[in-house]
Amino acid sequence: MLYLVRMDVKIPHDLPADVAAEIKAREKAYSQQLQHDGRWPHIWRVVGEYANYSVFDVASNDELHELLQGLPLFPYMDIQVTPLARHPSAIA
Ligand SMILES: O=C(O)CC1=CCC(=O)O1
Repeated sequence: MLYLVRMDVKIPHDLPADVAAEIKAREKAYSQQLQHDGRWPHIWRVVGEYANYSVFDVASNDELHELLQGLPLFPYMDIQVTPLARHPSAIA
């Protein structure tokens, strides 16, 4: 199942810079692991915003929820999830 996910990152200004940097490093490693195993096939920066659009390819709503909850930046993000279905005009 495919899901379009928008993540808006809102790190509090009073979070110490070293703490923020450590969380971002863990976020990158977590994301890249899921990209390598195929469950996070796309991640794109939204131009001019601290946000991304991502596509997840997972087996269920529950699996997606587990993955999103495991994001180190999860406490500092607003997340919108759009489930995707095959378009009848799609050729691939
Ligand atoms: O910077 C972001 O958009 C948040 C994020 C998600 C995965 C990642 O590596 O950074």
